[in-house]
Amino acid sequence: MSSAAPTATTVNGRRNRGRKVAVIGAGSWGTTFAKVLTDAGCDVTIWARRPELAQEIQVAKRNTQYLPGINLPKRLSATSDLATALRGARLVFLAVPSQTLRQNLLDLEPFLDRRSVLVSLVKGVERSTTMRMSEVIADTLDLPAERIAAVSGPNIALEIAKEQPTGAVASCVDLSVAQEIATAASAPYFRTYVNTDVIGTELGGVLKNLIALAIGIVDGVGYGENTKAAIITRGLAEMTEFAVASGADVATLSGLAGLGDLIATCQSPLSRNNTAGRLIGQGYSQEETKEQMQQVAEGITSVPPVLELARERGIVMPIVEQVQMVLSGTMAPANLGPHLATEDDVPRPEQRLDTSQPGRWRRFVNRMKGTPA
Ligand SMILES: NC(=O)C1=CN([C@@H]2O[C@H](COP(=O)(O)OP(=O)(O)OC[C@H]3O[C@@H](n4cnc5c(N)ncnc54)[C@H](O)[C@@H]3O)[C@@H](O)[C@H]2O)C=CC1
Ligand SMILES: O=C(CO)COP(=O)(O)O
Repeated sequence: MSSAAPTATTVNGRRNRGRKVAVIGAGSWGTTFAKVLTDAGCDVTIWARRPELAQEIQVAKRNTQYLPGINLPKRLSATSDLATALRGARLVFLAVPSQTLRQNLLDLEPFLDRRSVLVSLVKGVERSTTMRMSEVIADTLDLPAERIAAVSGPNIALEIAKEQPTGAVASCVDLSVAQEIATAASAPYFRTYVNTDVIGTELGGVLKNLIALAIGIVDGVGYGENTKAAIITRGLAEMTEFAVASGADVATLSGLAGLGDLIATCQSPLSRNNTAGRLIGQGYSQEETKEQMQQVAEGITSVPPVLELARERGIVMPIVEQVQMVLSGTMAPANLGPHLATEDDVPRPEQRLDTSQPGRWRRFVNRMKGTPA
């Protein structure tokens, strides 16, 4: 009798045999992503800043602070030594807070392989420079665009750590590099697609956090589903307009890294941005909220630089502006909503996409279908 046909998983496991990769940062996402890569067959070492956390992952195969109740794969290695983590790693996945990335890159630079590709898993903007993470990597390490990538999608860490299925997009200007990353990061419960739109992929992850803050705020106030649906829909329009003005492909914002992540983050009580918004909507100040949060809520830090860039690019972002006002205490949470209009406002068309170019729509549909790894 013939044996069962190979599954995508066994094929990937074979493709990834001997593929050495590093994950920098052992919070909830770094640890979860390290599990995905290990379950995909890669040889993974995760770097934790704190030796005691590295020790817990290495010995007990647990990360009790960030992923309570999750057993990590036996094959996953952990260290607090950067040189050990980076030795021989062609793919280096970065899962640290956006505001520390620059310093983390300077720390790891001496140990980086000359051929390594740096893959950002981070969903933030550097506040002092307004740079996206791929720009921070290029600026700090002076790498060509072919060695810089991003992975983003609807990826609530704890759900994935429990092996609940989902997907993401690996993005690099060099499609073959995006494919290499997607192969490394496709496990039985996690499928990674590819694109070459790094700007759109990164901005999807940054901007959905701001809309999730708005959703949390109105949830905290006690508003229901109509308000939230209107904010999500208009929020996607704001995200798309900003991203396209920044050089993104409109289709990326309708894919996993845009709409997909927006839905996950706005719906999930596990989302830290959603949770932070809810606390603010319930009347806690920004400082009190930050104190209560045990984990990174990137959206709070991203609001000012995104609004700065929006003004530079002539983009109006009413929902994000309102989030900023609520955060700074100049607007009551109950006043946040898509219903607000100023006296000089003229009614705006709801959708502005130009449907007069059929070729563009064919590309849009192809992108939506995606290119699985
Ligand atoms: N948790 C999630 O579901 C997802 C998170 N992300 C993104 O991943 C990035 C990392 O977030 P999480 O792992 O969720 O955060 P987290 O709050 O769970 O962990 C952050 C980690 O960074 C470490 N850290 C703090 N300061 C540091 C420094 N100076 N140098 C190095 N490490 C430092 C902390 O010790 C901790 O291990 C964020 O940009 C987040 O938006 C992306 C997708 C999913
Ligand atoms: O990026 C995420 C889901 O894709 C995680 O969102 P939070 O950072 O709000 O938890």
